[in-house]
Amino acid sequence: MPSQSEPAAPVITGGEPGSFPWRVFHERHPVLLRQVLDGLPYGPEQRRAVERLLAESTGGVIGPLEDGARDAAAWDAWGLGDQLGLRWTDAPFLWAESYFYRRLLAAVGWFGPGPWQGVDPFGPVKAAELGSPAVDEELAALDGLGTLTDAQQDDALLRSALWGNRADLSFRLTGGPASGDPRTGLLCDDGARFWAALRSGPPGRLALIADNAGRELLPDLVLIDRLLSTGRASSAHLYVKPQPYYVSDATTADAVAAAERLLHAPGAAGAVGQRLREALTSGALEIRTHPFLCAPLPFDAMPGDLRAELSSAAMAVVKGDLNYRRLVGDRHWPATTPFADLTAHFPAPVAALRTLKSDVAAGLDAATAARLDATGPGWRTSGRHAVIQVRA
Ligand SMILES: O=P(O)(O)OC[C@H]1O[C@](O)(CO)[C@@H](O)[C@@H]1O
Repeated sequence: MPSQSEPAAPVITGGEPGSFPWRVFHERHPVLLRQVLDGLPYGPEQRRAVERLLAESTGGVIGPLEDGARDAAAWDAWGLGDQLGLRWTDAPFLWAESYFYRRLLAAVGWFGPGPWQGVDPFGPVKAAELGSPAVDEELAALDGLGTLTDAQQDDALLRSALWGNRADLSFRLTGGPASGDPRTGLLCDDGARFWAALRSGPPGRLALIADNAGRELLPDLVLIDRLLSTGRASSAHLYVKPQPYYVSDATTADAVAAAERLLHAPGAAGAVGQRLREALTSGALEIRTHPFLCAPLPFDAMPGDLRAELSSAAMAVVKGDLNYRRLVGDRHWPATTPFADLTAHFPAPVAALRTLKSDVAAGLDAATAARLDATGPGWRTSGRHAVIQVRA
């Protein structure tokens, strides 16, 4: 974080019509909710509740949780009282977007009791993606890895985990990052620093804070396998969301499905799947979660138990755009604000693998920031650019 004497940058909100957060609420969410209602045969009660949420979040003010919500105390602690009655786009964007997904789960009956309890509203799109032929091709590409040197394999797998973050189902709803050249879109590449940090001490635990399921989680798992099987990590914790979130964010069920997809794949991917199965059953790889992973707050507000757990990791890999917003703070930082300053609060050495899909940007050199700004503001949200940023 900037020093005590420097004022923090303004928090990002969607108050300005046409701004990126405003468009998420007014353009992206209507498409998303339509997709949810088309994806599962919800009855009239759930459909009406979803329509009410759409009307409230586009034209109304932030309303309360449903009566008897089991996480009411958590949301009180996360500041619900301060936001009630505000227009959704006037609340901090991070807060409002997270609360939107929480309210959507209630609308579709996820919390129960009832027949829709525990049914993932994004399940159909996640399953379609995981079963797609594109995934077969991506897994088959692992067969070619053996022709590369060890260092080239490391680099290829780190980059594939990075660019896997473009595979974000919420992003693709409205056009998404159809293209973008992985060779030219990398704005900051601390890859060498990542590998050096892992070499600098005895192998320790890797914490990977996952983002999306499916086509992002598969390369994340392959990277975890690489670090475990080459002895650069002694164990790994894979952090997933405790409930469906931001459309395609990975839950335990998604992690299991991705591991199964690898296990049943032919060739090198199947061998990765076999090793991961052994790592999961021996405890070398653990799937973990925490309620705070779906909290509407930046990571500097992390509770003590999660902070303590992460503080014993040798390296935390933080995946994706939303986790990046939480890591550095969802604020209008000058894009040249040092990554190390903004992540000093984080309890472990940290590597962010992120494609840029929202306004926040940090850690860029002045020439890069100026070059991009000269092209207009779209570079921050197009998904065509990415960063590998490390604070060791
Ligand atoms: O899946 P990722 O990489 O976290 O991206 C999620 C991003 O998509 C958005 O929800 C927009 O659709 C952003 O506001 C958010 O940060």
